Order: sequence, then structure tokens, then C-alpha cells
Amino acid sequence: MEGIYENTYEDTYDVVVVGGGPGGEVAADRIVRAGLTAVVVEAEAVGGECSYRACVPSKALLRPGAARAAARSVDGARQAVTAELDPAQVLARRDRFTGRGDDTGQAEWLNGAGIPLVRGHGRLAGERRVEVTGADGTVRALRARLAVVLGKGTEPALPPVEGLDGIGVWTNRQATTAGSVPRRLVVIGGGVVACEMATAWHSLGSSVTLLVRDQALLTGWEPCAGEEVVRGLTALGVTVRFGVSATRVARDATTRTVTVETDDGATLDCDEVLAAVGRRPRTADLGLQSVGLRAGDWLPVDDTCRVTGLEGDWLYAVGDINHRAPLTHMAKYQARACAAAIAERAAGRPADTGGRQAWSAEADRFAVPQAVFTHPEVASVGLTERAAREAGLAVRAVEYRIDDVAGAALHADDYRGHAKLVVDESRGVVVGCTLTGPLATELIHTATVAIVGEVPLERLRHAVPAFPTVSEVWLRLLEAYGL
Ligand SMILES: Cc1cc2nc3c(=O)[nH]c(=O)nc-3n(C[C@H](O)[C@H](O)[C@H](O)COP(=O)(O)OP(=O)(O)OC[C@H]3O[C@@H](n4cnc5c(N)ncnc54)[C@H](O)[C@@H]3O)c2cc1C
Ligand SMILES: NC(=O)c1ccc[n+]([C@@H]2O[C@H](COP(=O)([O-])OP(=O)(O)OC[C@H]3O[C@@H](n4cnc5c(N)ncnc54)[C@H](O)[C@@H]3O)[C@@H](O)[C@H]2O)c1
Repeated sequence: MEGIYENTYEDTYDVVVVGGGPGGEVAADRIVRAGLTAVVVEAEAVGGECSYRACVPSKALLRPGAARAAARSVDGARQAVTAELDPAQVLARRDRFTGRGDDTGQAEWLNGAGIPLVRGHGRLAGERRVEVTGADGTVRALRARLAVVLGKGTEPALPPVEGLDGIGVWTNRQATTAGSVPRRLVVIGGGVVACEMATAWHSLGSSVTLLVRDQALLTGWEPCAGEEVVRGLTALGVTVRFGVSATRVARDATTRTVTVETDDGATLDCDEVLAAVGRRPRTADLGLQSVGLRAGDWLPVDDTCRVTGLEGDWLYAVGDINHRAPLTHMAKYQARACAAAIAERAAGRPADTGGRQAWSAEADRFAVPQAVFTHPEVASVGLTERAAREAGLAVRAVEYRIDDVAGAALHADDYRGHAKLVVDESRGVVVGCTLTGPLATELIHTATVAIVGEVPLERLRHAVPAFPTVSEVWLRLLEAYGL
């Protein structure tokens, strides 16, 4: 490809980052901190899906309901919290977090970090080259001396339901940005988005029905997680229907009501339908063919986030697009590793992996924490018992009802929670943990430290949790293990 741009003005940087979401932003920041130069190309808003249409607005929608439930779970406080949530205030608070998509603050942050921002759609145009098409159609050429980092995220997948494109179906975008509360909401899916958004919109007054194709929520988690969430949703008044798929939807032009037909012959009416059935790569229009890669695929990477199947050390992919661990904190973790690898290789060293180096995002494979802000909260890290057995580990699982911990009873009158540890018996270390119940999302980091640190259970007996905290569940789990 050398020579193509000989007569064209090109901006050259050490690293060109395509996509200014959590992964891209952190990669650029770390590159610059390593003494190299970087530019960020962003098609919509710096901060990515996470800041405006995913993590941040969804948690902002969930927090008021959780705060009210927490107060109502303590006698004495319960009597002081009698009113319903104020949807207008909740939506206004959410908008304060997202700025309604205005990325001025994040763009200023990039500027302050010494990272130029090029607005437009980035595409690979051969090795180490990116073309950016601006909103006015002008094309700008960027050249990377060292590497191109792709952090361009994903888009929502849609289920094969007839009529879906004619009703203004909600995806995560509408579900996190809507300016009014639908009276009746049907949610297709049984994963994290479905569970969190059902919880949030129910708390704001929607009548919510979940259509779950599988026989459980949160499949892929320990069964206790999905069981506790379905129990919680049902107790709130959300209808959860298992083994049911929507087949056809249509919106009445006059009443605006949507009729949903399901494969068990039933119909139900609603005001909005949220499709929450996972994500798909958006790599069709990324110029992958220009470097010999197939368009439309996920981008597999090694532990340094270097794209596999390509000659040379120049193309990296961080965040959702590499399909390793589709979470914001893991996108940022990968970005830190990726930037360290690029800097290491720029210094002429190979950045080999395998020993917990700064340039290895190896925790993607054994210690991915996830916090789900349903009612009750659920959180997990590492392997499920099933996954550990399938990986051939000599596994022993230990379980404990968190309700029986003194700190939990003091925390909430109706505390209900479950803890499960998965122990690799051959090494005597924790390889997985799942928690449900109040504070689960905060507690999970203790398990992450134990897993990543490979702390022997024998040694954990000396890590004494304070009385009376919910953390005393660790003591009980060790006792249940026999220590
Ligand atoms: C409803 C919902 C809630 C979630 N909640 C959480 C949560 O609580 N915690 C959590 O950890 N994760 C959560 N996630 C997942 C999280 O949003 C993603 O893992 C995270 O956003 C991935 O970051 P990323 O940088 O890979 O991509 P993104 O955040 O998607 O950012 C990609 C950026 O690249 C830009 N871009 C795309 N193509 C181009 C191009 N060709 N040229 C230039 N720019 C381009 C996009 O405009 C975007 O700004 C949630 C997801 C959803 C859907
Ligand atoms: N709190 C958090 O950390 C958080 C919150 C929301 C989203 N996320 C991230 O966002 C990603 C996307 O979340 P998601 O809930 O969309 O995906 P998911 O993969 O978690 O769940 C998808 C669900 O849709 C179902 N499904 C798939 N195809 C279907 C079809 N054709 N018809 C009906 N059901 C179908 C699956 O069985 C599953 O229940 C997750 O992987 C997660 O990492 C994280």
C-alpha cells in the first residue's frame, strides 16, 4: 500500500484509535502517557455507548428504585418512604449524567490529555492507514507510525420477529434515553439488559412483561443468579414468561398500541417493545477487507489485544468488538494492556505474555467481574461450577445463605442473598464466585482479588471480615469449606 497517499496530505501519529468509547479513550490516554502520540476518531460522541446509552443511563434509571427499596427494607425508615418514585425527577437526574448525549466534557478531557479528536466515520485503508469521512462528506487521511487500535464497539442484535422494523422497536438506545414512561412494556430477552431494564421501567410505573426464549434468566451464570432475579422481578409485579418467543408485532396507526403475537398462540398489547437479545459486531463498514480481513466478523485478538490472523504488529482491537468480555471495565483493562504492549514493542521488546505482565489482558480468561443492578443485585467473577468442571478442574463448590450473616440482618430486615464459591481443589484457590442480594455488586471485588491473587483458602482464614458487615459471609464460606 506504500505510495497510495504520496500526493495526499496525511496526518501521522504513533497510534490511530478508531472509536472513542471506554476502550478507545483509555487506550489513547495510556499511549500518550507512555510518551507516544495518539489521535482518536469518533463517529458519534466521545464516551461511547457506555456513557450515553448503556451503563451510565441504565444505572441512573435503576438507582432511585434501589434507594427506595433499601429504605423500605429497614423498619423505621420504611414508614418514612411511602410515595412512588417521581419519574420526571428520575429522568432529569439521568439526563444530568448523560448530558443528553452532549460529549463536550469528554472531548475537553481528550484535549486536556493532549489527544486530538477527529470527528467522523473511520475506516481502515490499508496497513497503518485510516480514512475518516466527516459529516460533510470530506475524507481525511490518517497514518499510524506504529499501530491502529479499533475500539468501535457493537450494535444491538434484533430477534427474527415479523414486523419489528415497523413499530419503532426499542433497543438499548431508546430504553436508556426515553423521555417518558411507557404504560406497558414488553421485553424480549432474558439477559442482563432485559433484567435491568425490566427492573428500571417497572420502578417508574410501567407494567412490564418479559418474553424469555429460554427456561431461565441469565443463562451462563450460576443458576442461583437467574433464580433470585426471577423471584425478585415476580415479587415486584413483573410478568416473566419462559419458553416463549415473539413471532409477530404490529402497531395500530390510530391507538399506537403494539400487538405482540407469541409462538404459544397468545397475543398481548403494549406501548413499546424492547429487544434485548445481545450484541453483534459492526465491522461491515470498517475497511477490514483492505488489510485482508473479513468484514462483518468479531475481531479475535491475543492477550495483548493484537488482532490475530494478520501479519505484523500493527492492528489491535479493544472492548466489545473483540468479543472477549463485553463490559466497560474490561474494555478499559484491555486498553491499558494494549497500550502497554504497543509501547513495549515500540521499544523493540516483544511483549510476550504469560506472566501477569502489564501488557497482558489475561484476566479476560479467568477473572471477569460483572455487577447486575437488579432487585436483588447479582454479581459474579471467574468460572461457574459448570464451566470449571468443563475446563477439567477438580472443583468443589461451597454455598451459604447470606441472610444468616449478622451484618446482613442488620443491613435489611428482609435481607435475602446467596453466596457460592467455586474452589479449585488441586490448588486450594477460589476460581469463581457468585453473590446475590443487597451489596452483592460491591462485595464481588473481594472475590476478584482472591481469584487474581490466587490466594490459598488456608491463607484467607487470616483475612478477617469486620463485624457486623455482610462481608462476614467470607468467614461462613470458609467454615462451610471446613476451615
Ligand atoms: C443497556 C446496557 C447497559 C450496560 N451496562 C453496563 C454496566 O453497567 N457495566 C458494564 O461494565 N458494561 C455495561 N454494558 C456494556 C458496555 O456498554 C460495553 O461493554 C462498553 O460500552 C464497551 O465499550 P467499547 O469502548 O468497546 O465500545 P462502545 O462504548 O460501544 O464505544 C464505541 C465507540 O466507537 C464509535 N465508533 C464506532 N464505529 C466507528 C467508526 N467506524 N469510526 C469512528 N468511531 C466509531 C462509536 O460511536 C462509539 O462511541 C452495558 C451495555 C448495555 C447495552
Ligand atoms: N450490569 C452490566 O454489567 C450490564 C448491563 C447490561 C448489559 N451488559 C452487557 O451488555 C451485553 C448485552 O446484553 P444483553 O442482555 O443484550 O445480552 P445477553 O447476551 O446478556 O442476553 C441476551 C438474551 O437474549 C436471548 N436471546 C438471544 N437471541 C434471542 C432471540 N432470537 N429471541 C429471543 N431471545 C433471544 C438470550 O437467550 C439471552 O437471554 C452483555 O453481554 C453484557 O456484557 C452489562
